Amino acid sequence: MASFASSATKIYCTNILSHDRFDHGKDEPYFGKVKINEKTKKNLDLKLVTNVASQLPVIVLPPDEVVKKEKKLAAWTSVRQERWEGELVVEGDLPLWLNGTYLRNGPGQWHIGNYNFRHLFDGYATLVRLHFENGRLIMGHRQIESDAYKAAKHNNKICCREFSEVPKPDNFISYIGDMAKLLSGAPLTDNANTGVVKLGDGRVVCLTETIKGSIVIDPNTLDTIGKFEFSDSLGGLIHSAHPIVTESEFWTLIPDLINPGYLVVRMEQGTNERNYIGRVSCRGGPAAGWVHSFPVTEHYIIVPEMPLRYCAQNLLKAEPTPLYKFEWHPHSKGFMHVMCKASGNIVASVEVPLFVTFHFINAYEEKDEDGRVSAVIADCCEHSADTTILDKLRLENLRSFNGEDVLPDARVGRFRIPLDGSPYGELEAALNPNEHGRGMDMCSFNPSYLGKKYRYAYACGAKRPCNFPNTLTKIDLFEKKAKNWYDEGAVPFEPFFVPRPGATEEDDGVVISMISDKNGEGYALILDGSTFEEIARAKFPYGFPYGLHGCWVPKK
Ligand SMILES: CC(=O)/C=C/C=C(C)/C=C/C1=C(C)CCCC1(C)C
Ligand SMILES: CC(/C=C/C=O)=C\C=C\C=O
Ligand SMILES: [Fe+2]
Repeated sequence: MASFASSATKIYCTNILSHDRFDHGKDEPYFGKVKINEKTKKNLDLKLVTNVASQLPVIVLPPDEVVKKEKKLAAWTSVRQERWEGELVVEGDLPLWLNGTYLRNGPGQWHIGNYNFRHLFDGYATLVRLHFENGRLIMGHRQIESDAYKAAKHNNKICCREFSEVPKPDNFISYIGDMAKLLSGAPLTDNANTGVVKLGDGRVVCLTETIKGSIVIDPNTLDTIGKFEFSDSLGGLIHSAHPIVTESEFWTLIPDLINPGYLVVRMEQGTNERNYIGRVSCRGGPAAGWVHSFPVTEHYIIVPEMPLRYCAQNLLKAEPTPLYKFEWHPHSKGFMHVMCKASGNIVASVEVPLFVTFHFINAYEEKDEDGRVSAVIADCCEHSADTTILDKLRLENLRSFNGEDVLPDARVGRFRIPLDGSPYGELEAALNPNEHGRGMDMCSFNPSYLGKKYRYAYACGAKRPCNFPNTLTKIDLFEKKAKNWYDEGAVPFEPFFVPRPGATEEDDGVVISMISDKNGEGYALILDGSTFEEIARAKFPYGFPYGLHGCWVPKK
């Protein structure tokens, strides 16, 4: 708890109830070691709440009448203020072994000045920290100080190309200039709003799909430390938003937008240098397929070639197209490639049924009766080969649920990729999708089972009618059953599994999620990983915008 270190004597909680943003100056810190000037104190209606021996601030909840007015889901509303930190009141009992910090990232500010962004993925990154220590829960949140965010605030307009938003050129000359710069990647965003990972050497990095959007943060203070600079000369403008990160390595895919394919690269932990392992050339289409994520097994990297492909023309457009920077090429087919981690050789490349996925869950090697690896199994959250999910994630759609069931069907898509040279792979639902209401995304599993045969996955599912996944679901891939958690009218965020230290059962641990509830508020929710019953919850000072992905930083 470095942010509370040393001798804070007065701890304040802010109680800002409007959507005013609070930009505190460098000389005017307002949390941690608290030093707040009189003017700020007056403006913010600050309340001195505690001066406890442990130096932990206690939350001051907004008055009831304000809460009652705020009925809309916070999930799709910009975060209320730049930052906040305080202790939450826990209902239930947090396990005493749960010592560490859950960090989660996501797009939390969807406007600049009077301009409102259009797509969920456009928002400026909001990092949230849930710090668990001896049964207590301290929360913090803070905006990531990316160049894109700082420039937008400074100029009161979008200055970088985001997922769908593009800066409006001042005139034709500057438009031509921007186009010319695009090849260098200069106008691309570094708004690291997708995920956050802990590297083996302890550094914590926030990520998006642009390589320049790899930003190192301090997990205690949520300070933006600076860019994660790759020291190699591999280049590339974009990479997968979901690298595979273990204590010793970091794997990622760099799509080749000129000569369609993917570079498979590996970075040893403790370095900033990616090493080239191999290359997969695309088998179909005019461009590489979108690789938001990819799975690995113990010995192989699986490279998906999705028929939803990057599109150079759409990249250059000023207005979003129906599929944003992508295009659907069903005639180009879908493929799955398997590369040996050690040699970089491709050991299988098969055509598979058309598919649409953001998130692979896990993969493992299947052995025949002689113990030889005969196939690779790869699971993903598969959106029924239907690209309309991208449009459903427009904020206008998310904010306008009218009781109609408009969420496209999704399933746990299980690929079987034979390693015997057969040209085709299979794709089938791993369990009946009705088990989880035909909604399926934002998944996690026990990280000790990375690349190995596993039984349980946690994800967001659906209770219909809905316009967005609205349940938490525990999937049993052996029994082909799901157990679901639901709070009417609420939107739960990615359920993140944290194993109990020393556990021997795969589901022995807890699942952490954040909930945006129907009253416009929210709470942290801790479920037992095995029973999937609630263990504890803790109300937030206000509701939070939708989060994407998180990571666990255990106490040292
Ligand atoms: C939040 C999320 O899941 C995905 C974010 C994706 C982003 C920000 C993608 C940005 C891109 C550009 C700014 C230009 C190049 C293409 C692409 C990677 C889509
Ligand atoms: C939130 C989401 C899909 C939900 C639909 O079922 C996808 C997020 C993708 C990026 O991380
Ligand atoms: Fe993602």
